[in-house]
Amino acid sequence: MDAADAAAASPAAPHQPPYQYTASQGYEQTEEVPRELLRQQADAPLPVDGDDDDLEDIFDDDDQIDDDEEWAADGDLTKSYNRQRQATDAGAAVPRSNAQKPKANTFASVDDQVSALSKHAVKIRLDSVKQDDDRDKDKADRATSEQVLDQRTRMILLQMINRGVVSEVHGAISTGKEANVYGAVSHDDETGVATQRAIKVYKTAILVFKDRERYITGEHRFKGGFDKGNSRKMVKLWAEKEYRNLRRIYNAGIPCPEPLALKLHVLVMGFLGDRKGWAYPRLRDANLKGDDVDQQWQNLYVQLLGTMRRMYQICRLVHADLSEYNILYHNGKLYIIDVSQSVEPDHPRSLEFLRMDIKNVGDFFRRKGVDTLPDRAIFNFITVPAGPVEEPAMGEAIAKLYETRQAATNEEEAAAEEVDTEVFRNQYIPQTLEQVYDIEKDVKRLGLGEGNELVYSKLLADQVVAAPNGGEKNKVDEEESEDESGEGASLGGDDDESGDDESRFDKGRPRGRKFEDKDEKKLHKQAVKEAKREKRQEKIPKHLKKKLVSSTSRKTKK
Ligand SMILES: Nc1ncnc2c1ncn2[C@@H]1O[C@H](COP(=O)(O)OP(=O)(O)OP(=O)(O)O)[C@@H](O)[C@H]1O
Ligand SMILES: [Mg+2]
Repeated sequence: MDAADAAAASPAAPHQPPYQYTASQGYEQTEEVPRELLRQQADAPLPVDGDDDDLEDIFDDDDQIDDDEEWAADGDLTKSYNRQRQATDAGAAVPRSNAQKPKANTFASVDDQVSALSKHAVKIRLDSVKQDDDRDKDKADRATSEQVLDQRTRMILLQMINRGVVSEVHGAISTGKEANVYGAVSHDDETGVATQRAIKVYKTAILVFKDRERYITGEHRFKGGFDKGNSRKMVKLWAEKEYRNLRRIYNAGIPCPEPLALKLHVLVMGFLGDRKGWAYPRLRDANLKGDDVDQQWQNLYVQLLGTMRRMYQICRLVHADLSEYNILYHNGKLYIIDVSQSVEPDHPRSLEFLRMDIKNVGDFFRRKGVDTLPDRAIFNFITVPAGPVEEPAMGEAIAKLYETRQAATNEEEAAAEEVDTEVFRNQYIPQTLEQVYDIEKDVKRLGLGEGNELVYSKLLADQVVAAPNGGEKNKVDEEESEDESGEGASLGGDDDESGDDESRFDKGRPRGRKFEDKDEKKLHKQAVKEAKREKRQEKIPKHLKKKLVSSTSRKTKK
């Protein structure tokens, strides 16, 4: 063994990448592929049955949200297309025109594609973990053992590399119950400039997702519901939801990762961190510096309230898992992440989730010594349509809230405020107009001019009774629904199953006080019931629908 060999064999030897990156030419292998990776490549050929190693849907582009957007990682479709062409020329891809995909050919072509992609295997380098040790020691330790990729995920990543969405995949930034987030780098072909990316890979283990149902039930974008028995399909929906929600939030100008590409349960997004690949800290771990730290915390609090209002009013979203863990901090700015569970205001439990978000945020900032506003005041601030949705006006509106707030001058009043917050937190929030009407005493209170006492008073006054902006939806919302209808179907695919939606905020009809008269209310209720019954009769029974769908499905089952 000569000196060079000995040096290379040493565990302390500097790590040399086994390939070289040349601008405009991509990678060239300069070294033998490590044995570990070779083994993974050898594992690549497909097992026959539809277990977790079934790769067919990975090479099936038909079910993507939006082909163009999905792969236009750098906004450069030509590059991606050329790369794809190269792969195709090498005999890798199935001819796209062959919609029927005869069975035998499908297997052969998947095999071909797998082996064509395996040339990129060296660009998945999970050993290069970027984790801050003092941030979460436990997590860092787990990272190495838990970041192992399953075969399907590996294939998706290789495919993404092949298409130029990213150039290299690195180790996990975070490993969690539901998802791992990996660092990645994208090299610009022309300039050679490297841009950091983040890749969120959802785990397909079924148990983890058991409590996710509450976010989906009642979400019109998941009308088709989700199939609890099919975890793969579920995580795909989940990733898709995060992608769409991110897109809304990003388009509204709220700091968050830019959604870049999506394939099944793998989501590529902009990296929130420095150019070397160190992610920004979570708000929980933010280490504010300077002699005005208290003021900085106060400003962050106000900033976050504004963000929540913007999310609600412009993106039509309630985060639903907002806390110091799902916000990243950098340079005085808060970045919203982890939005797969976010719901629209018409979700039956959206206001409950919003109330929970408000509580979490308040609890955290109070621990930081911030003088926070009462939950009820924030709830109203976020949900009232009237008022500014832009800074600095939103900040000013919050300053007003502080000014007008009944200063708790003595202990008694402070205690009363606390009680009020407690009452608010436990108060029943009606989510549908029918629920509002069913509560006779609420109607009475309204009649007595005590409407302000109702937790949903602002919603009642501004959103339900008089539909905002004459019933029109706001801009981003419209864009979103356009793009959603442009994609053919809502998530879950069952577009026409709108019967159950009737009871939620119906923005089109004048409602509310108009029906305060008891008889009129009764008549109206009957009419609604009747209409629903009729609709139910027209509905194709679920089992028939399923049959219909599967018989017309393009996908050839094995
Ligand atoms: N775009 C990004 N840029 C940089 N870091 C990110 C990005 N997205 C996520 N992270 C890091 O990964 C961590 C986990 O991300 P996220 O909160 O989205 O996953 P999660 O759904 O909470 O996963 P789990 O619940 O399984 O822990 C974040 O706390 C953050 O540190
Ligand atoms: Mg999280």
